Amino acid sequence: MPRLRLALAQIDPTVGDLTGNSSLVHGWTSKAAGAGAHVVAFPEMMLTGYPVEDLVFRRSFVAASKRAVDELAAQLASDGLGDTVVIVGYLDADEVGPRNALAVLHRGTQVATYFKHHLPNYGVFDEDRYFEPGDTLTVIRVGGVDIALTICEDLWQEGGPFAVAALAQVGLVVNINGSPYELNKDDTRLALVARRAAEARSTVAYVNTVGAQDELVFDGDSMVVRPDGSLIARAQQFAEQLMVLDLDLPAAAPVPPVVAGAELRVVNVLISDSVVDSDQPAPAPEIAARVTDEAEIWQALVLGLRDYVRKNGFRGVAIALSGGIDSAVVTAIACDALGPANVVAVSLPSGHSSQHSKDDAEDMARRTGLDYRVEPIQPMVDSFLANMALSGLAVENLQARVRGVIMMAISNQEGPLVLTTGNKSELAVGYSTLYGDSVGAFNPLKDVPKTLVWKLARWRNEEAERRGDVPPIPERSITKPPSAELRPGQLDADSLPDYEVLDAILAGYVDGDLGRDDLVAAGHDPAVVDRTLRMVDLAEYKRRQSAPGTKISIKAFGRDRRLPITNRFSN
Ligand SMILES: Nc1ncnc2c1ncn2[C@@H]1O[C@H](COP(=O)(O)OP(=O)(O)OC[C@H]2O[C@@H]([n+]3cccc(C(=O)O)c3)[C@H](O)[C@@H]2O)[C@@H](O)[C@H]1O
Ligand SMILES: Nc1ncnc2c1ncn2[C@@H]1O[C@H](COP(=O)(O)OP(=O)(O)OP(=O)(O)O)[C@@H](O)[C@H]1O
Ligand SMILES: NC(=O)CC[C@H](N)C(=O)O
Repeated sequence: MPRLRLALAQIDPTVGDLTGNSSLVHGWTSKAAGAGAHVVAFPEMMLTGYPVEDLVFRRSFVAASKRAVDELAAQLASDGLGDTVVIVGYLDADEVGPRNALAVLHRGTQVATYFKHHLPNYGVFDEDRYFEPGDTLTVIRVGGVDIALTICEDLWQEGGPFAVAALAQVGLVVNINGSPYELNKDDTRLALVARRAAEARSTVAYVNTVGAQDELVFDGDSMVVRPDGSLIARAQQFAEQLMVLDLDLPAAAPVPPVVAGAELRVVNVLISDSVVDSDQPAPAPEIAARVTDEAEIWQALVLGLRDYVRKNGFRGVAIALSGGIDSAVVTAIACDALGPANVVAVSLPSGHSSQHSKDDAEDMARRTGLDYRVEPIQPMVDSFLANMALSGLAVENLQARVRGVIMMAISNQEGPLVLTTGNKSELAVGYSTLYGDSVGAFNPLKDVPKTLVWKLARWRNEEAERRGDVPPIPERSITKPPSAELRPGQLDADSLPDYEVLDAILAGYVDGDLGRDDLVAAGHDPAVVDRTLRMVDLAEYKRRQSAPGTKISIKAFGRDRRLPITNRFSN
């Protein structure tokens, strides 16, 4: 049985940075070659980053992507890395149209190509808008083993390339991915890889991107699964990693079997019938342990923020820190993502701010060591009111807007990106001030319901205690009743249902697309359902103007849920 040393490079590309991404592939190929790997596989659209959206329509971008493949192949060979077979995702186009493509590089040239067959067109994906599907399955022979090549969504469909791979009697299927994180998706993925391994009657090697691109965060979770469903290696989530392992795989027949009448035509490419074995065996493959839901989500939010800030050329962020739970959790995420020295937190007290709010903001600053300031807003609010006759809601919102102006002034003056703090529950019902507390470049809590905000706060503090660190979030910020403090004695509970009740209704209406009658049938109070649904529908205009934020759920506001603003239909 031939033994192949396979490397899976779970790494973090940047969309549009063809030069930077090529040099990442070069660097990690060099590590893989150093570890004696015969084959190294990189994620989907590695050279362009993923998803590239309408960049696909620019001919200059497609041409640059194709050029990057050729230049990378040549560079690898001239640097003595040409013998390592490199499998890498890129953007291609032929006479049929743009392709989500995979290149195989060997000894200075692109020796094989595969075009993604199944194009996802649901949720955040729009691949029917961008790509033409491939209709052939590429099988490369390396070291006497036949390896079928597939791309991401190909794994999610039955009866496609994996079924054809079984007919082609391959020993291994490599699947390269740009598969975004969602809570619990890792469980789905493992089951799916096992199903496809059974369908292909072959070992499956799954390599995923890690890192964030705008609202998507990719968790990695690369793995190798045997045809009987047994997991033999699994990378950790949310970290770059080169997984190298020795695989004993069935030898290919001297002549590839003829596959007729299948969904895809099989194209066989011979690269090598034997390979040079390394003197040293590869280290035993590791199966990274799974973490709790809270730990997983926290890592997703930290990486989502860090990559957004870093990839957009910023060093730090500024946060309006109220002493309440939302801004406290955003601040803790920012400190973990960027280090407290790169986090400016500003307490912006008004005449309605309670002493405990001011104290809790200061306490959080002390606990974390971030850059803390106090900017009282009352003089600015008063001078506005001295020049304009405002009352009621207009005055309440004016305070939030003065805070927004101050935060943007700090950003303009000193450079940090402003983070906004509205959680998913508030965004759902429009409980925020437009151009006020909703001001900002990025919102780490955009897809985090309020009840989960509290859970994450508790988890983060407990985690600090487990590590012997100071818990970053003041206990009182977690336990006190939420209040916008825009008028005396104001509580969220005056305007909104209890958050436990609200989040349960929102999970059904937003995440589950249930209608009013389904929600009432599920046991919710009809009057509360009606009020909540009305608030959600009316707030579409606010969401359409809201900052981007990391997706962690099956249905995040934004691309996952596209609704008209002008809309007279209600359930
Ligand atoms: N369909 C539509 N398309 C486009 N724009 C539309 C619109 N409908 C209203 N608008 C515009 O939106 C305005 C109303 O929105 P907005 O000005 O935000 O005001 P609004 O939503 O009426 O009030 C903000 C609410 O958020 C609460 N809140 C909760 C939590 C935190 C904070 C905080 O600030 O810290 C605030 C606050 O207590 C208040 O109840 C209208 O005056 C109109 O200009
Ligand atoms: N006194 C304040 N100083 C600084 N920022 C403030 C102040 N009051 C409100 N903000 C900003 O406005 C945001 C919205 O207020 P909101 O009350 O919804 O959130 P919170 O205070 O963080 O949490 P909670 O809703 O649980 O009280 C805050 O997260 C914060 O960024
Ligand atoms: N890039 C893709 O094809 C992703 C689609 C796939 N269903 C996933 O989320 O993993």
